[in-house]
Amino acid sequence: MIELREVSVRYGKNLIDALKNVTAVIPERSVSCVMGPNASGKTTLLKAIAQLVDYKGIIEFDGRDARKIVKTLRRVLAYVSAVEVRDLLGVTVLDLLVYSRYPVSDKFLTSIKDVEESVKTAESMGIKHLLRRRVNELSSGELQKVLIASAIVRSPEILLLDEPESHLDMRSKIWLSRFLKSMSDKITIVLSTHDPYFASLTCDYLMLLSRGRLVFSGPLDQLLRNPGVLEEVYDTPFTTVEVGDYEVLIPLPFKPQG
Ligand SMILES: Nc1ncnc2c1ncn2[C@@H]1O[C@H](COP(=O)(O)OP(=O)(O)OP(=O)(O)O)[C@@H](O)[C@H]1O
Repeated sequence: MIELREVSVRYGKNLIDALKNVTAVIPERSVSCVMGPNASGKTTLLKAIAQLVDYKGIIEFDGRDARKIVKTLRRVLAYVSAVEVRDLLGVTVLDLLVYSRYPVSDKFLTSIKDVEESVKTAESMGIKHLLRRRVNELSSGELQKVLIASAIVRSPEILLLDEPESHLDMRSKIWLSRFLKSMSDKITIVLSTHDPYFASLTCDYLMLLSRGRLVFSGPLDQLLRNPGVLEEVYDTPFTTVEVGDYEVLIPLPFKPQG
């Protein structure tokens, strides 16, 4: 369980309050989604959990203060952001996966096990054909999958994904949704997304940010029953529709009459 108490982040000279007094409990072994408009603080929230930005307040992992277990977190927590790695070196995908295992490699030395695990992960994620390709030559969608693989290959206990569905085509999005759900009995996953459809297919628990403040947190079902919360944040009407066995949230182009 990840607990945030009164977490605030203020950036540099501009004194921008990216997060303001966010208090939430993120359940373990589930998929949680952070949603909210542009600049509402989603990435900042993930970075605060990953201990990548300074924050006020308290973040605890199973009751332990994150600031006191930073070394442990480096081993058990993986943070993935496609936005921030565009300048990756010309290494191959296999190299990237093998290097990514560094924090969990036996005595921090690369072994045959690291290569085997990398190939196994690539296979399970349908990217084995990319192993010999250079990372900086991949398409955005291919890169997204490779980056998620570079986190999965470390067998993290906590996986933070910044907009993992961006750049993926519909088939890959649906695949990713199923894949993350299937991983969530072993891993605590927190992701940010702009896509309410993807969020409702994928997430058990949702957090909604508006200008750095948490305006909703709760199980998916609660948001499905009350899509008006999304309307308040996005100034756009939302509705819940049934799609096969699922209920999903979608924005409406116009306010319904009456
Ligand atoms: N390194 C930084 N220095 C200064 N301000 C920053 C920095 N990073 C983010 N911000 C500001 O903090 C606020 C929240 O940004 P953040 O990236 O967390 O939002 P977001 O919800 O992820 O946005 P988007 O959906 O557009 O990716 C924004 O106003 C942004 O301009």
